Amino acid sequence: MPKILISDKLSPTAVQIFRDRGLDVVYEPDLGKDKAALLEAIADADGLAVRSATKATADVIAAAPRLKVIGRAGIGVDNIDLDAATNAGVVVMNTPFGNAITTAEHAIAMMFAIARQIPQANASTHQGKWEKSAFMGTEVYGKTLGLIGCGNIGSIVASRALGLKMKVAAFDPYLTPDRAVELGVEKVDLDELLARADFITIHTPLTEQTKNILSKESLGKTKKGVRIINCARGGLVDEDALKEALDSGHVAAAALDVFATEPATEHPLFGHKNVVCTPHLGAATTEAQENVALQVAEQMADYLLTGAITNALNMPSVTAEEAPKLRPYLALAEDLGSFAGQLTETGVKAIEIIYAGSVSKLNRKPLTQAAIAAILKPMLQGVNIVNAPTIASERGIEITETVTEKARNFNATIQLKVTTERFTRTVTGTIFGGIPRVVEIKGVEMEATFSEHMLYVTNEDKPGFIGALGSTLGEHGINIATFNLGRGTAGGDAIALLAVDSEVTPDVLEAVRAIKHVKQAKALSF
Ligand SMILES: NC(=O)c1ccc[n+]([C@@H]2O[C@H](COP(=O)([O-])OP(=O)(O)OC[C@H]3O[C@@H](n4cnc5c(N)ncnc54)[C@H](O)[C@@H]3O)[C@@H](O)[C@H]2O)c1
Ligand SMILES: O=C(O)[C@H](O)COP(=O)(O)O
Repeated sequence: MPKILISDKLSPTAVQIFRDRGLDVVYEPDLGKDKAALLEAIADADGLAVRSATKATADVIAAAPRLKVIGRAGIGVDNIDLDAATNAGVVVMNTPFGNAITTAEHAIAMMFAIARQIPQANASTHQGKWEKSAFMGTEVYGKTLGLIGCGNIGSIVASRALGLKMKVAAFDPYLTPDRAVELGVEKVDLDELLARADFITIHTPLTEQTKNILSKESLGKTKKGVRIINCARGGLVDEDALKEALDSGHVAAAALDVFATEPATEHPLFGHKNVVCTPHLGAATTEAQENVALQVAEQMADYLLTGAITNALNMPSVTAEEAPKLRPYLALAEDLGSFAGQLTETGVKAIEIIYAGSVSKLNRKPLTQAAIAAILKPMLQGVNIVNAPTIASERGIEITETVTEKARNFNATIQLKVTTERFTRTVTGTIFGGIPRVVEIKGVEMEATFSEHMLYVTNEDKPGFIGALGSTLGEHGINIATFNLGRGTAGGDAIALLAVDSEVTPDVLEAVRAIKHVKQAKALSF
């Protein structure tokens, strides 16, 4: 039974869902803060469910040889080493919508907090002061909200701000003009946003491009008296530059939910009279935490139990409906790829995957990835279904998919055409009776299933060969399970593909290669 490790604080709903779906669950809400304990606990986990406290770094992933999926109950995956996970064949999924409304509401709450100095006025009133004239605020009505990043959260913030009768100017290079019109926001460039906004709120991920997007220079382009809100990620605002701008009075106020270093227990902005801080509470509502816990548990259980993939950052999606239809073809793509890969002895230059018949209408991306991974596996260490496209592209291997609606002689076939430095080889397979079968090799028709131990022989089609091969194997104590033959033309090139009951060792291969008319002999394993 697959085992799930939950290493951050998640709603009990997640634990219940995992259990209801028949998975083993270990719930250790504080484990993410204890690296040594995490490294130990993850050793036999198939799935890791986290929020942002657990750092799923390369060494954590390497300590989990069985790990297949990391589920982030939330949006940001900056605490997960995506490359390390991909290289280890671990699917990383998040819950992109589960806490978006909640986080957008927090940004709006923070905007009001700094517009009306509510936290400061609250503290003063609790102290028994009645400082009615100390907290003069500003209306948001009619003001311009500058939105940096207009994705899931940014667009919800925009709709709430429009409801408050603010004007919204959005900077997001990936926001299409049509979407901007649909949202009722004005698409602007960053400089225009900086120059016009009364409030600026950031809703981008932290990337090389967005790091310090509010830098000393860009803060210098803002209006005097601007108010800044960051409920996205620490590092988007240059904290030193922000302090300087607050101290000079150029920035009137700032509201920060996120910090460059978290947990932030000490910070130069703490105690600043115009700064409002919350401890990364953007997603902290009962509703959002229920949503993300439920979604992540269902997604992870679906993947481990059915192969369905939702909201993955490093794998194409596979719906619950598609997963059972794809399963036999995934096995076929892997078997054909493994067959082609084991026969390949020189560098692969190109791989074409030809889908014919009913399989051409399925979700082909995972099939292609499975085939590429299986082809490259004998040559490249560490390749897997998740990282196969990246590795192929790094090696300059050209990948193409061809689709034809009709498959000759069969309901559906997958053909792999592998071009190496020396030649192009094809192998075709189909599913019959639910089992993957090879039906063509190098243009020669045949019909064989895949077995743990196989022997592949190419030979001249001459009398006596079959008997000699059977005798040679018998002399070496190798029992033949199935014997499949195919040939191009009578007397021409022929192929024998045998399933045998034990491993074909190098001495057996040597004896087979010595048989008259044999051109090539290879031991294969599946
Ligand atoms: N404070 C919290 O607790 C909390 C909760 C949820 C999400 N978040 C964070 O909020 C942020 C936004 O989340 P989301 O779900 O809206 O993400 P999203 O992917 O839906 O939207 C991000 C938007 O940023 C835009 N973008 C990317 N690069 C940009 C650039 N260089 N300049 C301008 N725009 C750019 C993208 O085009 C996209 O539209 C993320 O950083 C996420 O981690 C924080
Ligand atoms: O990216 C997110 O979803 C938020 O930052 C929430 O993070 P949390 O789950 O640690 O509260």
